[in-house]
Amino acid sequence: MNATVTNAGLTIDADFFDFVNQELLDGLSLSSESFWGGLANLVDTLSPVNRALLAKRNSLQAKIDDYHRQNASWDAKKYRTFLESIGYLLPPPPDFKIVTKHSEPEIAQVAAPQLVVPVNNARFALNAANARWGSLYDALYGTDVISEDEGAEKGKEYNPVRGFKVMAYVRQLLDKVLPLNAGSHIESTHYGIVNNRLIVTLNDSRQVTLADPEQLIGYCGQMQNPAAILVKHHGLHIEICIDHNDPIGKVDKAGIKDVILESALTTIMDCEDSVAAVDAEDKIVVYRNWLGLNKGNLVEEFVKNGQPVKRCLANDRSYNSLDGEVFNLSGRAMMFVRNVGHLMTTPAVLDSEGREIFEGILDAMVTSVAAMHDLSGNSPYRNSKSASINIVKPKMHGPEEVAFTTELFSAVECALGLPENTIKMGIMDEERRTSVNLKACIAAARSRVVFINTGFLDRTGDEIHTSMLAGAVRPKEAIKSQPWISAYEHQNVEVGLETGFKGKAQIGKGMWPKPDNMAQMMALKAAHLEAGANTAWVPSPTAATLHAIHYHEVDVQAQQDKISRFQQASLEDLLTPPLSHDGTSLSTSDIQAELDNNIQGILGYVVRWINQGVGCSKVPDISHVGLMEDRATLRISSQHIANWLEHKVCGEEQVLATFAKMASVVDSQNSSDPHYIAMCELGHPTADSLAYKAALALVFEGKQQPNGYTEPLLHYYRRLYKLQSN
Ligand SMILES: CC(=O)SCCNC(=O)CCNC(=O)[C@H](O)C(C)(C)COP(=O)(O)OP(=O)(O)OC[C@H]1O[C@@H](n2cnc3c(N)ncnc32)[C@H](O)[C@@H]1OP(=O)(O)O
Ligand SMILES: O=CC(=O)O
Ligand SMILES: [Mg+2]
Repeated sequence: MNATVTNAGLTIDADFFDFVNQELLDGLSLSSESFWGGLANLVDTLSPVNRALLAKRNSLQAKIDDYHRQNASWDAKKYRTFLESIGYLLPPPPDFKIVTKHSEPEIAQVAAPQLVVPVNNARFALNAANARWGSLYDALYGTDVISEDEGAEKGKEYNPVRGFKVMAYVRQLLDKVLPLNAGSHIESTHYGIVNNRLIVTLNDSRQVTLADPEQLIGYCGQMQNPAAILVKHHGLHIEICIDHNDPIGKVDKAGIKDVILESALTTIMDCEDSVAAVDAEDKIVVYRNWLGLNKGNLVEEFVKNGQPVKRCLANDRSYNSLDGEVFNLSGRAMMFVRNVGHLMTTPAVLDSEGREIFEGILDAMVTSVAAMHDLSGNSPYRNSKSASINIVKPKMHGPEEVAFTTELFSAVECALGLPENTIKMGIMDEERRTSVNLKACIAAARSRVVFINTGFLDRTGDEIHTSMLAGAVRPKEAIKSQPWISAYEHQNVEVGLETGFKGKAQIGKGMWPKPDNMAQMMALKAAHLEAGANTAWVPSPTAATLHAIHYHEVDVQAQQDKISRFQQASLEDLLTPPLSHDGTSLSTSDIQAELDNNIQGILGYVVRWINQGVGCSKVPDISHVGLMEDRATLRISSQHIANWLEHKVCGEEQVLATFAKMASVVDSQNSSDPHYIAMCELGHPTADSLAYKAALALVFEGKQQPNGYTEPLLHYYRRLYKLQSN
């Protein structure tokens, strides 16, 4: 154990103590005594409640397991009655509307992409904060949205054929989003502003203007020959950048060198599933970056393509309005912070009895204090425009746990002298007990809720774990097309609209998990908005810029009006697990392919988690598609195999043999990483690879893991790894 300090009855890691006193509190009027005394008080009063909530999770799961042991065949009515009898399924509360005051404009008013990023990676986190604005030309040129056919390969040098395809794509988009009163942007040869109107000159010298002149908001440079034209559609800004001397601009008839889209209006700085933080040392990195984002002084220096880069937060963007005033638009996404859930404890601080304190309590306190620098004006930038701290709380099980988070946030406000409801809550709808009681969950946070989001990845893991003894689940891909998931997705939107989210809070949809498959994302992700969501998650700034196009294509507010008239999603579907007991039979090769795929994903993710402390990785599946893997996707894969072992769809020997085979595949996939530590020697897993052992444990001990979570085993093996390598 590292050196410790005792304060307010807590035993605190000495480096963490110094971090709080010297960095976190520096510049705030909050004293060290108030901080540690406040934390000790939170720990004293809230830990017993937290413990009881976890015990209740276990007790409900044990009752559900017993039910399945005693009821081999599926009886929907009986099952529902049983869930009601044990208090898993609760009566919905009377109708109500949320009363959240002062939501951020980016949350309440404009529908737009939401980017998520592991906050412990400063390079990525800064990039994410700056991802409010993204080059559409770069996003298209660099991804498969533009095909490589007909000489349009990406290659190493700039390929003008590809460049022309990009320009054509963008001109067509401009026609949809900024239609002209005659002709097309495809024919444009000049853009200028005359008498406060956008004048577009076409190939045949005709001068036309916007069909809706109100879309023109401002410009940079000279009105007649602007360097940038700022327009707005569906609440999102678009900047058309013009420079006839630029290498790209000079080959464009109208000199357009780029089109910049307002992209990730919000971003989630993640302390949770995309992060590996197992001790005080790791937590300091997480908290320090979040602090730097709030103080505005986070800087990261690195070398990219042989060039040194110094990355910091982007400045606001400045424009001239049509009546000659200079005005600014925020240069950065509005940052949420995602705390960890109620399950884990941290060795950074021990309570008066020497027990690790709950990590969620520490996160709530420290991330709020860091955000007070933003509220106090200690940063040259401003994150919250409504004097709020926006915290996403994951993995809550049912309304009691949401009420507990409300109590926690309220206690933190009290400890820090913040007005009530300063801390807003984003509720991840990602556990089954939350989905089936969603209205009651929202009611438990009605004064501070600012989003509900279908975290379908964790939700799938919980779906498998909860019904572990009910029968064998379908293959992973098939689980996604079963009735439970569409009932879940529909219900989330319907309950959000019914409880008054429109114009106040976000109804969000889940992550696009294939970071390199942008063409597919463009084909599929508009569906989230058509389903009534006003935001959806993307894994990268490039994906945010591309997904922003969907918000121009779909009028989300009109869509939400239509949806509130839809029928209620079926509770029966929501409660029906995706089992294959209806006679679906899998061939031996189907089973092996499923195991290969899951185990490759597990190993590819876990090896970097345990040996390198990387919490989110791109790992190829067996069809060589790079998938975003985090703890939630690991939860699915490990629970899936645990379920198949339980129901003898596959045997232990087969799973072990597949692990051994896939370990060397994963080693070879990582061979170009100089920091990679192989799991195999001479093609066989070594007895001392902790990463390999962790991966096996996640599957073979998967049935016993609380709610199928992966954190306890990942933390255990990572701490062991750190101990051994020190
Ligand atoms: C179920 C859930 O909880 S989902 C929420 C958790 N998941 C996430 O947060 C996903 C976050 N995304 C990521 O971590 C990454 O995109 C990964 C791991 C999926 C892929 O990472 P990589 O393989 O390194 O990406 P790739 O090589 O394609 O791109 C790296 C570049 O994109 C940037 N980038 C990639 N993802 C992000 C991101 N989420 N935010 C900001 N920048 C990002 C990097 O900064 C880097 O650019 P730089 O060199 O200028 O710094
Ligand atoms: O947190 C997101 C999820 O899908 O899980
Ligand atoms: Mg999740």
